[in-house]
Amino acid sequence: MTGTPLLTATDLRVSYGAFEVIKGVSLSVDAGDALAIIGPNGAGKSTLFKALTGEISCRSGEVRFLGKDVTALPAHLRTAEGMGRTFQVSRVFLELTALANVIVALESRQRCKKRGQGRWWRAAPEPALVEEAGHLLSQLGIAHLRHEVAATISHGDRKRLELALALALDPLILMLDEPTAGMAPADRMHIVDLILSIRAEKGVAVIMTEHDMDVIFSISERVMVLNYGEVIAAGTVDEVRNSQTVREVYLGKDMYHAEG
Ligand SMILES: Nc1ncnc2c1ncn2[C@@H]1O[C@H](COP(=O)(O)OP(=O)(O)OP(=O)(O)O)[C@@H](O)[C@H]1O
Repeated sequence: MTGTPLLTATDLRVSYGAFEVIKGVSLSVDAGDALAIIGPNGAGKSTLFKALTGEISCRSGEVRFLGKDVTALPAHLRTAEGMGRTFQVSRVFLELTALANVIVALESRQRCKKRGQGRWWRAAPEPALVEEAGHLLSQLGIAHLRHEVAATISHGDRKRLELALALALDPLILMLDEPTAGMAPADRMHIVDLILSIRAEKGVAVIMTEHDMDVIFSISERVMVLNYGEVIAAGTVDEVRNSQTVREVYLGKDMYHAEG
């Protein structure tokens, strides 16, 4: 693709106190791209993800979305710009039904588009929003749960509901923090199919962190590997899969050479 990338990060540095966790990471995602950020435990994936979404601030560096500098924008304003996200630990409204959760997200999208004008509360949701919320739940295969309170639905279905909330905001990019964490293998593959169909249908770009290699290789076109807060490899799925550096980091140098 030519023109302005959807999302860029340039030389990001993030520290927790004196401990530098992200050490000058840059990346770029174009419209429709699918990028996975992987790396061993503690490599800095979640921290980088939070810096991209605006959940934590960077010590230095820059994040741009559609060319606009969003480095200083908090997470909710980045969401309003079109950066949809899900969390490693689900953040749906547990006391609301699945349908009401999606309606809240749709109402929030409406308020964003009206630049915050209008009431934040309503006596009853607009019928069009109720219909759209129902449609989103069907798209994610959880229409049968529309009247179930979120607290009572299974972990896997809650992950789907969270995806529905992210999609309700009509994002240009979906930022998925371990979308299959804690799921049974069969449920994981359902989420993979769902994300693939969302990408095919809506052309949404995806950036994700994930531990499950089958999920990563099924969804992503490009992979970036972090180790100790630095990018040690980046490229197509095949390039990364065949990288000796990456194998050594995952298997350990000794084991890699013993195997090889
Ligand atoms: N709030 C925090 N305060 C201090 N140190 C932190 C904090 N959060 C993470 N860290 C440290 O920063 C480093 C990177 O953590 P991060 O969670 O980003 O890694 P990760 O690659 O996502 O790990 P995992 O795969 O285990 O989720 C680790 O050494 C971690 O202990």
